[in-house]
Amino acid sequence: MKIAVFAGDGIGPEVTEQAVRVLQHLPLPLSLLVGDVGGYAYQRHGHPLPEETLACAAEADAILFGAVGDPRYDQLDRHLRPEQAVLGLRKALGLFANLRPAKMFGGMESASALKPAIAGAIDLLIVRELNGDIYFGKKGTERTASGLRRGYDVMSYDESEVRRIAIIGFEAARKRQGRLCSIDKANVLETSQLWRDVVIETGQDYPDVTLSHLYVDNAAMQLVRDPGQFDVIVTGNLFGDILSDQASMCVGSIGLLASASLGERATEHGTFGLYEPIHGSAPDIAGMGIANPLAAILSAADLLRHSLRQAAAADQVERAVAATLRDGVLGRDLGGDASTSQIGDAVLERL
Ligand SMILES: NC(=O)C1=CN([C@@H]2O[C@H](COP(=O)(O)OP(=O)(O)OC[C@H]3O[C@@H](n4cnc5c(N)ncnc54)[C@H](O)[C@@H]3O)[C@@H](O)[C@H]2O)C=CC1
Ligand SMILES: CC(C)CC(=O)C(=O)O
Ligand SMILES: [Mg+2]
Repeated sequence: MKIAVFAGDGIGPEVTEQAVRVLQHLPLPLSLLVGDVGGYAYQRHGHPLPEETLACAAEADAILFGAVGDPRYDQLDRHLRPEQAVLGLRKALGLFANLRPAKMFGGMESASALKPAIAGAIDLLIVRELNGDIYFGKKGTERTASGLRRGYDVMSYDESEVRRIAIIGFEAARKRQGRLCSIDKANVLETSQLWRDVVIETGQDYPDVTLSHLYVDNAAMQLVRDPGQFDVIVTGNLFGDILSDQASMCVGSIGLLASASLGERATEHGTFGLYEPIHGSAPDIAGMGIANPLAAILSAADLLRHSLRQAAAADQVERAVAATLRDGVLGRDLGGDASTSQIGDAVLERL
């Protein structure tokens, strides 16, 4: 079972190190391949996603990804910016479905940005489309007739892209509490009207799933007002990106939210996927040893579950994370003072 480890920039290597320790602690025949991505790769190879890294991804059963982004490269041409590594991998590998669970761990109610009584009810899954939308449409800058600079990014979806992610949403809802909420902006956007129509059509094959729709502005409000109303959310790339960071604060911290990016490629061991925390490279705390590694560790658990069919090992890791939090081993993001490596130690002790 081959895992490609792409740690990246900022806190990426710090949190990935702890996730790798957890994987190596398990009695599984794992071999780890290492690849360069992001600003680190740009520095060494002149490109954020070098050919060697793509070759490494092709050889692996799954990718454990840290984070990319480095303010030193913010002025580079967009194609050379560190963030292109993660966007490029998602696209090149056909990873169109991004699963971002937000569940309240025991003991975290008071760390939530919400009142504990509201926070306690959260167990939702955001299914975010990952290969389309405004992130991948035509973009550019130009001069208007009057000489002003104008930037544009085209938002587009075709119905096959919407249908395949809608199916993922309905299937997930069917395995959970049977409720799917599709989030769009159909009152304004053509892409969203198509999105809504296709989700409704797809729903005809899922009479057992209760489908609802919200406009994204209302959804952002509802997520804070009553997150317990949501079971599975299905939404586009941009809205899913924003709403998942928001959901993270409902359950305590962005340092707790893992994600699985999946496509159609099957491997000998399961479904090929890329696993990463939902957070970025956090340059404001990089190198300080205070980043919360639990999102990265939970991403490793997702990897075990989806790509290696090691459900028992995944459960074991998730239980160790839950116990770490319940025992009050908390990083600064959750009001504690445990360092990145102390949190990793605590998870290993509980495994
Ligand atoms: N998948 C990826 O690689 C992503 C990359 N980025 C990139 O990361 C860079 C920084 O972006 P930001 O907007 O600042 O978002 P960010 O997610 O990196 O950080 C947002 C805030 O959350 C805190 N934070 C993030 N992860 C944490 C953790 N594990 N423990 C404790 N605190 C944590 C940070 O210190 C910061 O205050 C940018 O270059 C951005 O493009 C952003 C999101 C995803
Ligand atoms: C680097 C960004 C484009 C990605 C992002 O913010 C995310 O996937 O959460
Ligand atoms: Mg994001």
